[in-house]
Amino acid sequence: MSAAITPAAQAEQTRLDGLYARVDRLRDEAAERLGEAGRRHVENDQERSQRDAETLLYRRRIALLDAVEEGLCFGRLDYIDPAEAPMYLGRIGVHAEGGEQLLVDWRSEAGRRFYLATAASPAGVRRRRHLHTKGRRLRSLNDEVLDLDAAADSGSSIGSEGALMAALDAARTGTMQDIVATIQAEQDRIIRAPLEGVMIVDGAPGTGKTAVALHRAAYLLYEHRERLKRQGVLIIGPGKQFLRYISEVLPGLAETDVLLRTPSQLVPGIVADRPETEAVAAVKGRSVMAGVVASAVADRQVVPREPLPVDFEGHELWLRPEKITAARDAARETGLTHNEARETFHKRVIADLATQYADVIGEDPLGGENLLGLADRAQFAVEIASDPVIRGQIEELWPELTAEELLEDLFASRDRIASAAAVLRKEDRALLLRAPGGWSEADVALLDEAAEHLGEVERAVRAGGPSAEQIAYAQDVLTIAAGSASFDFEDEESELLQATDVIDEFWLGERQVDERFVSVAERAAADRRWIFGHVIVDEAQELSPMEWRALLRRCVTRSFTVAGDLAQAAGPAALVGQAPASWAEVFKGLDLDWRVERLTVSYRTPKEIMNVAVRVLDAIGVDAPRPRSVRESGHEPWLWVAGDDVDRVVEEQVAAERRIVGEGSVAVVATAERAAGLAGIAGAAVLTVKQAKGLEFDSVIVVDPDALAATGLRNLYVALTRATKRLGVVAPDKPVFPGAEVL
Ligand SMILES: Nc1ncnc2c1ncn2[C@@H]1O[C@H](COP(=O)(O)OP(=O)(O)OP(=O)(O)O)[C@@H](O)[C@H]1O
Repeated sequence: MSAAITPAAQAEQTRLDGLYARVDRLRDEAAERLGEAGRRHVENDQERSQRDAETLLYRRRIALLDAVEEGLCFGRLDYIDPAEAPMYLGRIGVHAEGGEQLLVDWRSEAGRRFYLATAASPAGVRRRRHLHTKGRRLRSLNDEVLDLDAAADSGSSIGSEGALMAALDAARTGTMQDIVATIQAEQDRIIRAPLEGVMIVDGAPGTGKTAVALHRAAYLLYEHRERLKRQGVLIIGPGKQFLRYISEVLPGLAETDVLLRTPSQLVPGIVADRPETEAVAAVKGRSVMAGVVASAVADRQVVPREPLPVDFEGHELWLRPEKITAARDAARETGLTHNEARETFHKRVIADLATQYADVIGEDPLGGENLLGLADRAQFAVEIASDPVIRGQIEELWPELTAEELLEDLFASRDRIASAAAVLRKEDRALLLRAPGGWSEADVALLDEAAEHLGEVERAVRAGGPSAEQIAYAQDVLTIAAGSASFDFEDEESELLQATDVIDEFWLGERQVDERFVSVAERAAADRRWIFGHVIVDEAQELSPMEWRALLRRCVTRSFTVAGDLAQAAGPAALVGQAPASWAEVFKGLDLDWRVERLTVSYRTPKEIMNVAVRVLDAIGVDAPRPRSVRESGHEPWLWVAGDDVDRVVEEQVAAERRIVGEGSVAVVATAERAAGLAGIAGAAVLTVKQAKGLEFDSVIVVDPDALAATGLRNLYVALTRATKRLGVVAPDKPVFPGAEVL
């Protein structure tokens, strides 16, 4: 239907014009206020933060209105009860100046009716109308009549999946599109599920797990605004390419308090670009590594076998093993992290040295009691503590350590590995050994684990940043509270409260209400210990147990949406034959309750392609139902046996596919070796399975499927399910993988 010519379309265009005029007005008002705030003279800090907060508010408002410009309004509901006015649905809610609601936000409870009404259960809805717009112009209308009587009267058909089919058939642009206009009922239920708890969204390729997870982020930020806008939402995806692919969706959904990260970006300041074999990564990802890291830390709390001499003011004092052991036990018993407890250790050791020194120089030549008192010993302790050589000697026994230092030392030393990783088999320990220099992806969760044991490093705190301010503040408070107490000799149990203890108690709360002129996402990105209000994990089957531990730390309330498909696991564990067969296995040992929601309909993969893919799925043998394709593409997958000419045939076929899909996207998926040889082919993205994960293209050429299958049937399954329309296979010989028989 050409929208411009029917009276209905004309009426909708007029309505749209009115909506855009209102949005323009709101944008102008925000811009005016932003200008005013910027020009306002401020006298003090309070006025400055007030002005910054207003500036942030208006900037965000303008950004939001810009983001929803395209497809502002996409639906309309008409009700059976004629007294009920039609409802227009859009990306945001918009009110007229007088307060009348012009547009209902898709995430609101009222908006939900748009997605749930069906012909079988119309819930008072007579007609659902989809409005397709380009810019501010209406392009077409698509009506679904849900009320049987009305349909009979008007001669219209009941229901219609026209809007959904149009969305699914549209060419893929390389970034993900939102699905607000066509969310299906089973998806809506997941999107709007309660915030609490761990919900696994399980489903085959193309069932909309990613789409649903992203819309859930937008919904939760809308529904639980107060909490989540302060704490933010973390979204974890498998790779940078994938994050780029989905990054466009969220601003489109009008949300910005979201941090998108790969698991290897979880620790600020660490760039994980060191290559590593899958076998090494698989060992590093195993849950036993938590114990290895803990042991590595304990190994750095050293008791010398023999007394070690210490020179102070020309006198020989001793670092005595039994006293060092007592100091180490006392420090460990504080329950503090290694770096925090270090002060206790140092104090105890210094106290012992001061006592030895006092014993020597305070000795009564007449054989009476030592002539020196507590105050003298305290003074000696201060002097000994300021002796850099002695401090260095004590530091050797309990050094201040960063996570990087700990792991770099560990992995560079066969002896350290042997001690800390005694639980590993010899050949696995051998895999950990390496020269210093850079970090791999699997190292990141280990660094995070290590940082938890080690705690903050004073050196880093001194280097500045917001946490330094907070610590300095707490330190002041505590200094006042603790008076002049310094070293305690008599009472072995007494402990000075450390500023950092208290910070743990109040810090999280304090720093998260601290409204600065940076977004929640920016602050969270810079802070390893940021606690998010909700975490969404996509392609969750790829995460190692160590990565799960790192993620669970980031949301103490355990509010998670976990989207994944075990049949697609292609991470290091899968590649060495250790892919988990069930979610129970994934979460083993993590003390976690979860529930599973299944998506069963594949919106991406057409029937013709699914016919091949399900045979691979059957051979993989995970416990998952076969997905059902929602549509046919009309294109049977093709096979080209190319002998030695694989590269040339691929190049020619890319060119052919390019011509067929026109504006659409073409990808070649191959093993890493083949992909390297094919890189640079014009007209297609050449990807490994890892890179193609979660992405989709109009046309996909899978190269040498048997070689992919040899790296794991799951890899082949991922490759075969990336196409929305056309699938081609180029192989050196007639392929034999399960499913090849129907090509
Ligand atoms: N309700 C819907 N309306 C329109 N398009 C939809 C709908 N649900 C899913 N899609 C589309 O189907 C395609 C597949 O969705 P998505 O990438 O979220 O699937 P997935 O389950 O995450 O797949 P994979 O397991 O391969 O990562 C996307 O193009 C998405 O936009």
